[in-house]
Amino acid sequence: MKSTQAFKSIGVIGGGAWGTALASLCAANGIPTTIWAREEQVVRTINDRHENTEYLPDVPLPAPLKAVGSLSMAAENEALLFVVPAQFARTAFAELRSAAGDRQQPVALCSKGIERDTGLLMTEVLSAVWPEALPAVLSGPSFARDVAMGLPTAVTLACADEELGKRWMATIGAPHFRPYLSDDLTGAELGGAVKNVLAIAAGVVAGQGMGESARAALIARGFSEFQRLGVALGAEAQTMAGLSGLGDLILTASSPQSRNMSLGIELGKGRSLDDVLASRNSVSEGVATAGAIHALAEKAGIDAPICAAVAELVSGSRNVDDIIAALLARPFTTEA
Ligand SMILES: NC(=O)C1=CN([C@@H]2O[C@H](COP(=O)(O)OP(=O)(O)OC[C@H]3O[C@@H](n4cnc5c(N)ncnc54)[C@H](O)[C@@H]3O)[C@@H](O)[C@H]2O)C=CC1
Ligand SMILES: O=C(CO)COP(=O)(O)O
Repeated sequence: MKSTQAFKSIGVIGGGAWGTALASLCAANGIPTTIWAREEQVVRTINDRHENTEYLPDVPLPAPLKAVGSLSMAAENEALLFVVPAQFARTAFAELRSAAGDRQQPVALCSKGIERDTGLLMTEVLSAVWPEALPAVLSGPSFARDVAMGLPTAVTLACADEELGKRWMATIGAPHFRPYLSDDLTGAELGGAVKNVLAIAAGVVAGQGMGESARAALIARGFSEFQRLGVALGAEAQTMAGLSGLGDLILTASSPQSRNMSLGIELGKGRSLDDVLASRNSVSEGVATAGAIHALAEKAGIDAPICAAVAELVSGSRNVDDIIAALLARPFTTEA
């Protein structure tokens, strides 16, 4: 059987924790890899110390990994991993498109969020801004630090073109990083986006000291909401129950290592959102995605009370106590 070729070179667009972990995987696979980072300090420490001191400190990176401060320079590679937070994706796609010209460049979308102002998924923003790009979606339960430390992880790799999907698997796959192929891009990206919103809710439950039973109930009811919503928006139920859906929901709604869950914990303890956001440099995608997903659910006529509650909480329109009281006062109903 013919073995599929990895890409000859990779550009990673985004020098946060996840971009760095993915770049490390590609470089460790022997693929010439260049990562674009906005911050000069990130570029410098990756090149000089083989470490991203800002976003992934104390994790050694492969020496051949090269960092650049020019996005168009990173774009000059055969294929791109896109890891810029969702709210800044549109601007970055536009820059990439002008760098690519007419080239049909493979782009794997690895960010987990929905554009707040338009309600568009990352594949939809990409096709609006850069229609020539060939999209794939990489999503699943995978903390950047775990992946970069070589701990075992498995993710969904969704691509409409199976051959292209296999090239991505050959590029990033490793014994400790196992991609599973799918053709359901919508399902893979919706799972990754919605689980962040539910992880904030799980954090609030923890921060309020409501107990493990309450957190388990939230995950199960959240999953039911998640699946209804996903299917209504064009995802396959099987994808929502897979690595990029339930798998990532379990991870992020169970571990304070998740930035979304830890943000929810702080909100549950009574800290203000502004205060929590001001104290960290990392992104918590669920904050911006909550309102977008709530609007999409309303438009589709889907009952999504947990996402609605998180949207209210982060918009500041209701406080934690009122939101929890309202959720617990909902009428008893059937489970399905
Ligand atoms: N950290 C993780 O374990 C994982 C993260 N992801 C996703 O990857 C994406 C990136 O997250 P991380 O790498 O964790 O980021 P991070 O939280 O480590 O760092 C923040 C990133 O946002 C960038 N940023 C801030 N303001 C910006 C602007 N105005 N324009 C462009 N970029 C800006 C920073 O340069 C930095 O790269 C997110 O969508 C996240 O959900 C997905 C899987 C795992
Ligand atoms: O998506 C992630 C793990 O799969 C990371 O989650 P957080 O962004 O909440 O840290």
